[in-house]
Amino acid sequence: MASLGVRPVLPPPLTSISDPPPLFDGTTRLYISYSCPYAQRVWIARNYKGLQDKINLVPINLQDRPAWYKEKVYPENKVPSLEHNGKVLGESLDLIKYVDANFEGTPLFPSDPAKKEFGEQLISHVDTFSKDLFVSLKGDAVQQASPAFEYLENALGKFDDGPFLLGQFSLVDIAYIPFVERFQIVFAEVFKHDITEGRPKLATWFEELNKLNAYTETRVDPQEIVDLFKKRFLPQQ
Ligand SMILES: N[C@@H](CCC(=O)N[C@@H](CS)C(=O)NCC(=O)O)C(=O)O
Repeated sequence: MASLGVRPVLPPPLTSISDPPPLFDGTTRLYISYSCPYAQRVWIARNYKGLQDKINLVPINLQDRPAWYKEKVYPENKVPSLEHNGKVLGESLDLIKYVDANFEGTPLFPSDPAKKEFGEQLISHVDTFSKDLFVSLKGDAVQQASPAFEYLENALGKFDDGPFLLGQFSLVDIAYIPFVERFQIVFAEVFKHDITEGRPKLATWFEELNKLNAYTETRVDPQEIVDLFKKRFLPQQ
């Protein structure tokens, strides 16, 4: 299995017996779970923009959630959420755009109109894309997931000025990678199928993403992903 990126020392997840941080004291906090693909998106955006000192990570143990999280932080009781300027915002796709628009650092969305338009199109498709992948697990997974990976391979061919979905690394790669990463691992380990086979652009996309610390620092232990998928989505395996 692929090795994990070098991780900075990460804080331990807060549980039902943990006190809350000093909420609404002006600190910006990103509430995540280390294994959540939605939270991973915002975590990658925060890292890539170099906001490690501006946005504190607050990991939550979702299996043993502190009651104050729902009561005082985010009534939806999900991760990710972002505490910023006296408010708490949620929804990962909104949050990656919010972090890009409201914090310093390298812009994560191109200004070129053609790229912007294609980027919005890809972002509006990502929920369908990930749902199709999860649904494929109920049938002949390799065959049923193939159109989703072909979609990505074709999208990667749209701009040839870089290996990412809009040429340069952007919010769009961030929206897709947590899900593609998980299915790449599960397909390799469970179905002995390499999703990059016959998909050279997808292979290069992974290679290039794996050179970015902002992303590799957020990767989950592959074995944890396989175990979770087997338990939750593949009980027959
Ligand atoms: N649409 C949300 C989904 C967030 C989500 O479902 N997070 C999961 C963890 S991966 C969660 O917090 N689940 C807790 C629950 O549903 O009780 C987003 O994009 O942020």
